[in-house]
Amino acid sequence: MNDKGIERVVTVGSALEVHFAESKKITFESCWLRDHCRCVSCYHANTFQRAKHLLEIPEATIVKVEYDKNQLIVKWSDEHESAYKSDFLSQFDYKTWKESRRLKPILWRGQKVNEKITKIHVDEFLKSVEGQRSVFQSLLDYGVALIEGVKPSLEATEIVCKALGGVQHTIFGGMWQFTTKAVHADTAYTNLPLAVHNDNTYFTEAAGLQILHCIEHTSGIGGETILVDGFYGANCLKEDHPEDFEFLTMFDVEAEYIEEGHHHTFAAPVIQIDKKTQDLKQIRFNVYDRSAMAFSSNEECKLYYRSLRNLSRYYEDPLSQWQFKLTPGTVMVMDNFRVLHGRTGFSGTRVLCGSYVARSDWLDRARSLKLIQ
Ligand SMILES: C[N+](C)(C)CCCC[C@H](N)C(=O)O
Ligand SMILES: O=C(O)CCC(=O)C(=O)O
Repeated sequence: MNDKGIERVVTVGSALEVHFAESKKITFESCWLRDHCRCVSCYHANTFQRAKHLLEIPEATIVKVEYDKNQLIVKWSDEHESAYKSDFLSQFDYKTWKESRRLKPILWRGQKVNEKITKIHVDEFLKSVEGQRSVFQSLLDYGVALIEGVKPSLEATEIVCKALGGVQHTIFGGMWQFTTKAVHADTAYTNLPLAVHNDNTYFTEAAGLQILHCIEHTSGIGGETILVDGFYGANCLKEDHPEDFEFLTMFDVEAEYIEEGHHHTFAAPVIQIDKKTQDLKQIRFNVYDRSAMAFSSNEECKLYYRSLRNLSRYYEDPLSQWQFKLTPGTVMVMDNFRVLHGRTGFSGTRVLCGSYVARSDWLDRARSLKLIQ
């Protein structure tokens, strides 16, 4: 039943060294053990919450240890007793634990990703767990998924947005619909070409997903969608220009959004790295929404331009990009923390609808579907 059972427990200073089968050894400090006591007075098992404030947890010492294959029992100097299942303890091997928290994006370059991503009929997505798993897995792997057979309306698209984690409200609204009518002070509301970018660089937390459904394009041409893997470009920069990569992970680039009654601004590194794993975490790249900035030195100013231009070259390379025409019925979903999107200029009447989904909300769906930890 328990193949990682406890074999031996050794006291080492204030810690317990727990030896499991298969030569696995984990050291638990007594402060950790006391904090992770799962008895009814220490833990609300029904809400998965700790029952005690950190300051209430006594700094007691371990006076006695008992164990068998399946559990460890600790008796404390204040007469409290804690029991830990071996399955519970064995997940806290730091390396395994850290590894289990990593998202493992599959980097892509150019249009070939078209053959890899999930393209699924809306009914399968909405009605089956397998369908949902396939869409979220594609978002985790490639940062893109296509949902087909959706009625070209805001209402039908909203159902898809809700199933992706829920509509995120911003200054643009919840569900939005946009054409060339300038209802917001942003070039998305024109027919101009837009080079690939991430949205919301001016928010403290950029949207997690962006969902776009072209519900009409008549009497005109152009308006093709361009996608590029922001992580792939960042990795190329790291290899070819390590100094520029380093700068973009450290330097806070300021971005802004200004319209009547609104002024958003936020400054953050363009390339965000996970502190523990050094994995790429987020790209915040938008050449248009950069604020006018002052620099601490000429050197810093020159590095800003050099590194952003060098990163841009990967993103603008046609071989890195996947360009295609979105047509009514196909809902495109993309990870705004990773994939950059743009469009070619267009003529005619082109109407898009969609919404944002907060990252926390779509990862919640992916976690509930057991795709991530
Ligand atoms: C998607 N929607 C049309 C609603 C808004 C577009 C906002 C685009 C903006 N420049 C940004 O990067 O955030
Ligand atoms: O019009 C499009 O296809 C995309 C618009 C866009 O880039 C945006 O809304 O951020």
